[in-house]
Amino acid sequence: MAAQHDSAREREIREEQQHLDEVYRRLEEKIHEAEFLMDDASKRAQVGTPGALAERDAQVFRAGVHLNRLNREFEDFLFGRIDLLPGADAERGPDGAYTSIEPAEGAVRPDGSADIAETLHVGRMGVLDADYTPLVIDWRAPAAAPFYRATPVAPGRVVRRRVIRSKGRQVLGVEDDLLRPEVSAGIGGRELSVVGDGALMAVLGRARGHAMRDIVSSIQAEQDMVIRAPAASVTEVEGGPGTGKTAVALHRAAYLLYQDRRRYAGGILVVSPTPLLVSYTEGVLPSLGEEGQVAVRALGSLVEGAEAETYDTPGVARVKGSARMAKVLHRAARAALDAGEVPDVLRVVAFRNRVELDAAELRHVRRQVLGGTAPVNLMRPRARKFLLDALWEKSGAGGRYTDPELAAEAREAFDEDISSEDEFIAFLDAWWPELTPRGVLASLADGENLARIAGVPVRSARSGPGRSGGGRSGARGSRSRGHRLLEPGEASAVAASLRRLDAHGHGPLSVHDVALLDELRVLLGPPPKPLRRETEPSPEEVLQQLTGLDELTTAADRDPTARRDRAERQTEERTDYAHVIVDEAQDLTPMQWRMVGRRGRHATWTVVGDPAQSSWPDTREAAEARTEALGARPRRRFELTVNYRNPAEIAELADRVLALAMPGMAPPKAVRSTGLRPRFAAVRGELSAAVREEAERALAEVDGTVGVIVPMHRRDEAREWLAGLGDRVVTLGSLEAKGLEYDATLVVSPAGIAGTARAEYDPDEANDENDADEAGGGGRAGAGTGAGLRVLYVALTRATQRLTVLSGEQDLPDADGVPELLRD
Ligand SMILES: Nc1ncnc2c1ncn2[C@@H]1O[C@H](COP(=O)(O)OP(=O)(O)OP(=O)(O)O)[C@@H](O)[C@H]1O
Repeated sequence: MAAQHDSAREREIREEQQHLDEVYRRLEEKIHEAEFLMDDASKRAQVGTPGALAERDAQVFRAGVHLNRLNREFEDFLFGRIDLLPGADAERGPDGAYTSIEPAEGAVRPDGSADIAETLHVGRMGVLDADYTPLVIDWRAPAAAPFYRATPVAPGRVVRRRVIRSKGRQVLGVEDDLLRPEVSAGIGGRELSVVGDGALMAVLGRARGHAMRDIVSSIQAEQDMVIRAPAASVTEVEGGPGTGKTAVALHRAAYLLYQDRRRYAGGILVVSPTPLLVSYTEGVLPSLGEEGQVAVRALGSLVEGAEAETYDTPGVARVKGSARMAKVLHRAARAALDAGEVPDVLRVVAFRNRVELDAAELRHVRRQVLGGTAPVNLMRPRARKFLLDALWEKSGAGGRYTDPELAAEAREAFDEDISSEDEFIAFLDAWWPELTPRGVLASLADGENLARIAGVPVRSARSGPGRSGGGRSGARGSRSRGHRLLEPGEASAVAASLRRLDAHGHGPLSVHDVALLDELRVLLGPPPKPLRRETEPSPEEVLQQLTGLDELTTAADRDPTARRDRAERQTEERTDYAHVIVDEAQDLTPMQWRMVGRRGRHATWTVVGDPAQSSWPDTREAAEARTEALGARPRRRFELTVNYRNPAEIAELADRVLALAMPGMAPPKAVRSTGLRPRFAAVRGELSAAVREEAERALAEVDGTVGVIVPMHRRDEAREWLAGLGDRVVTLGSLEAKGLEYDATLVVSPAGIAGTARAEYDPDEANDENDADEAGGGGRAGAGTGAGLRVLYVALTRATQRLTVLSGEQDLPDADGVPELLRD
């Protein structure tokens, strides 16, 4: 029997090999055609109308792109096949396949027999034969949809679905699903044979590497519904861990490009929570043939010229992420005008008389200017105008003219006179300085300044040992600006965190700082062109006129800080994507939603997430910010319900934590079982030795990767404990594990992980990460807050095969090593 089965398998593999050979023969022909076209087009003489030349260039470009795709040797170029009953009508679509989804009446005869009318091969791109019969259908084409959607309950025309595994040009195996087991169908005079144990299980059982693979050969029906959903307004997708949300989001980007390349080319943004998840997933789109058309960016890399490279303590993160910061920054952008050495008197000579504005008058003018709504840097012309108004008034010159025309002329002369005075220009530069987002952010490192801006009475704020406000901050006394936005402890903790930056705002940024910079970018607007440029050409312009060269460097340009500032100002980044995909959407803070929202004002959206994995404590506030970012667009919701990552044995353990974190929430259903229960171990002796020993054990048990997940503040030391174990082991802080997966995971101290996250958002514990550790020792009742348990839920759902839980004393393990939090 087995031999018979094997020979059927070999025969089927041989058959698919013949087809693949034909596909490659055809691909080679296409490559030659494309090469010929390129050659021919570029040889043509440089003559003709501009239109004809542009058309020729476009032809070379198109042929080049095509050639690139063809030349790439895809693994699994061809991965699927469906054998179909005759369709209800005989219409063919543009890909050459019949369009009918339902079988023709009588396609299955009363005795259950039927004929296969059409066989379609599905692959990474469509390939037509010389006579336009499809050799391969692009996986995104409508004709390929039944490959993904057909189920035994609703098989449509599909009798057999086959997944083909190949490498390069060689077919390695086939796995079949029979979708109409009741039908005995024949093809080429032979009965349809069925080989393999089901494609999905074969794929899911494979060891994981450090990069995510595409799932193009095994997309499941509920996932396919999301991938092919029309890109109208907002598509929201929720699903538990391992349900394929990330995979689906990336395949959707490829699908949208295929559907409407003109609309989406270069205009799809995929936002991921961490750089780790970006590097884990960045191979997927190229493997789908979509390289360079989609920007996949981490939240900390969304703003040009700013890159998150450090972490905030949990309490600081909570404050920086909260919507209150938008108001704090609004005030800060204005207050920053006073941050440097600001002149408090303006003296000019007008019509041979000295005119002066004193400190009180200048304050009054500034208040008037700031009554506008424009970004602060763009208010400079308004500031200039209001100063001139005040000077004109003060000079009393207006009273001398009764004729309005004469008065207007005199006023014009007055304005011209003063505007060209060097003193006036220098005053304006100092009184309304050009502000940069980084500079304003850095001004908040001054605890007193931040406290004043945030409405905290200065005397109650702990200003700490940091930078003093500079300028005249002392003289401004303890008057606060408006109602209280931050608590004293919050203001001092945020200020302390910003002392990582120098006075220009350069230095290590956290992911939350990046969202603040983006907010400031909008509040400040681009700096206006300097006044002088209106009359004199700049040195660059002079040089360009003289030499035709574009660049001139001055000493100031060569100063690295000034150069960075310039780069920051000049970078015109893209903020108008056609489609925005947000992964792990449950974790965006309100400030991050504002940042992401700005990049998709006119976009359609796909938002995927899982509330049960949110590490943000104030879910209501984040939901409001999300609603604001997405606007009033209609929403379409999808749910993914099957867990493809975790075996049932691991999912069952994680579900216990889900029940504590989100009572009543239904977990996704694990699709496979390995028979391997999670292992529990308790630390006896040194934690470092125990972690290393368990990691070594996991390494011996699986072929692929091992993820060691520790409470956030233990990350650096844990890396040292595990040094030298090779690159199959990855050490992660609990908040970094989001979205990732490993063949085996070692979760160190569940209570520590749950407690870290709990303290993380407790402002009173904001200043000391180690407090967070202690907070984890409270056992079940103590660690029962939502955010912490949700972070633990994430940690427990990363394994594809094996899970070990290592408990310390604070986890209160029982005799079997099961920590209190995970007991039944
Ligand atoms: N249809 C499928 N065929 C094969 N593998 C799949 C399929 N769907 C999902 N997977 C695999 O399951 C794993 C989990 O997928 P993914 O990371 O996209 O899930 P997720 O919902 O984003 O999870 P989480 O919320 O935990 O981050 C991945 O290894 C993915 O390749």
